[in-house]
Amino acid sequence: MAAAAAPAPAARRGTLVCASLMARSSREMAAEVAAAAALGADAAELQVGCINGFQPRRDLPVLLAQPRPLPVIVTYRPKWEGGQYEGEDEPRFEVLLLAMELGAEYVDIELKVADKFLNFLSGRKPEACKLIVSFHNYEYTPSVDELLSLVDQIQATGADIVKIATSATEIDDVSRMFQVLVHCQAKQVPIIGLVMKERGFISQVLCAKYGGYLTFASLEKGKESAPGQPTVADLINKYNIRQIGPDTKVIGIIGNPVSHSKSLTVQNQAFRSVGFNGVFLPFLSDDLVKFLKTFSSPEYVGFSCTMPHKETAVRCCDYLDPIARDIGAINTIVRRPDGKLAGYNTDYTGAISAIEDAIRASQPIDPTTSPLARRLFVVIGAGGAAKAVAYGAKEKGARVVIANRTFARAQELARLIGGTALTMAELESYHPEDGMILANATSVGMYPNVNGTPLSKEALGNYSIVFDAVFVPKETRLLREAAECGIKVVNGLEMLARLVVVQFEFFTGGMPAPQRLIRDAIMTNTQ
Ligand SMILES: O=C1C[C@@](O)(C(=O)O)C[C@@H](O)[C@@H]1O
Repeated sequence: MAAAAAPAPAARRGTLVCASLMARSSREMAAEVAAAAALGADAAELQVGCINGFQPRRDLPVLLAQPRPLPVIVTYRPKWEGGQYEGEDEPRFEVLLLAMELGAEYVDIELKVADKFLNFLSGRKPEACKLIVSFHNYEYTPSVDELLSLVDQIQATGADIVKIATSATEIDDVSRMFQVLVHCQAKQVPIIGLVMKERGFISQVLCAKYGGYLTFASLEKGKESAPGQPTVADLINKYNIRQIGPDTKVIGIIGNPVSHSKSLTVQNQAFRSVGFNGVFLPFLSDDLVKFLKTFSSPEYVGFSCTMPHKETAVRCCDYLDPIARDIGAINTIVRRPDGKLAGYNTDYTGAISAIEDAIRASQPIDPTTSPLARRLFVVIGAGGAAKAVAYGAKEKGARVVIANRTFARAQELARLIGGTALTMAELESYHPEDGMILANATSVGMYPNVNGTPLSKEALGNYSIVFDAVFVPKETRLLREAAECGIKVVNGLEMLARLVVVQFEFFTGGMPAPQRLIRDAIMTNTQ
């Protein structure tokens, strides 16, 4: 078979974004290559084993017809390495050889049979085609030593590009892959080093910082070829992967869950708008202490903490803002130039200023005193967010009342801040005076349990302002029912917009936040 004129592989411009395609027919897959190109991908991986009734001599010419929108990797994965192909090696090798002859820019072969494949080829590999020799571990990520030994074994086969894809059982596993990427970069070994599964997600983005040759992405949500894979659009538009390089600072939100966080879109957009060389990532972690120990290098400059870490985070910091210390919960950690960690609470400022602004907007008030001064301020909840809101209100001179499902926790928080405690049953008929403010600082009413509400509609009539820290959905049942009673409501997005502005300034070392952009993005983005 005559070799088709193969286009040169894409000129290297940082880590390549490769759409991994698993369409059921060659026509559909060819259309997906065009779609990936339109989204801005640099390459496409054709998983030909996914094509129903795959016939190499019929399907490969369709897939590899010139002109092609993108350089391609042809992968024909056997079942024993997580793929679809069940037959003998030889027919599979024939397919890969045909792909090379038809001008595929890359062909992928598994380490286990790489020597056998090269024997089979016996010099027939066209010069322009690069051989990726791959190793997959679908269960865990081995030690750094084991990974480096795999790199050596793969290199020894004569591979043009080393590929190692492992699996994360915890986010900390990814740091071992980063060490391997750094090692390979120093030795100028082209490597694709990725950690699959949700907890490995950051590897798919940060490989660009550590010099990975290529990262895989799906064409759209639901079409992932490996668990935890981002979409092409998210890598390029949300995480700004084209801007990520060795000097890029890493910031992110630590918690579980984190993928819902609006900060992911908003902070990255804000960073880009002011030219800050940083990326904001989801750090899905159940163990904050371990996470901070693992990702302790100076370029990891800041962290937003969310559930369940806001209280543990206090113990992880070398320095605490005095109000954050009183609250006993923080949501922001900044790594100082000396490496020490400083903790702050921007929930408190976000929530309180959102409520103050709403009161100020509806009635003329002396600007020198807080509109919360002397008001009766009822907080529902006794966790980290509740502590922040309660301390904030107290600091502004409000008389604070805490109500919580577990009454003992309400009493504890009330004692701490110098307020009073109520049971939830007492709260239903609590109306010592008019003009009270209600703040929900529990997760009741949060998606997906949107029918939940912390207080009955009948009891809401006792308040003049109702605030909900929940922001998914924007209008919780609590706020909807309060509005139906004609009460002024303040939603959690108002708090979020304010706290994200403050976090931005911490993370960027004091750059003025693009407030309008942050506000608009928070109010309009669904994610
Ligand atoms: O409550 C929030 C919102 C948040 O969890 C987010 O999703 O951006 C980030 C936290 O730091 C903050 O306290």
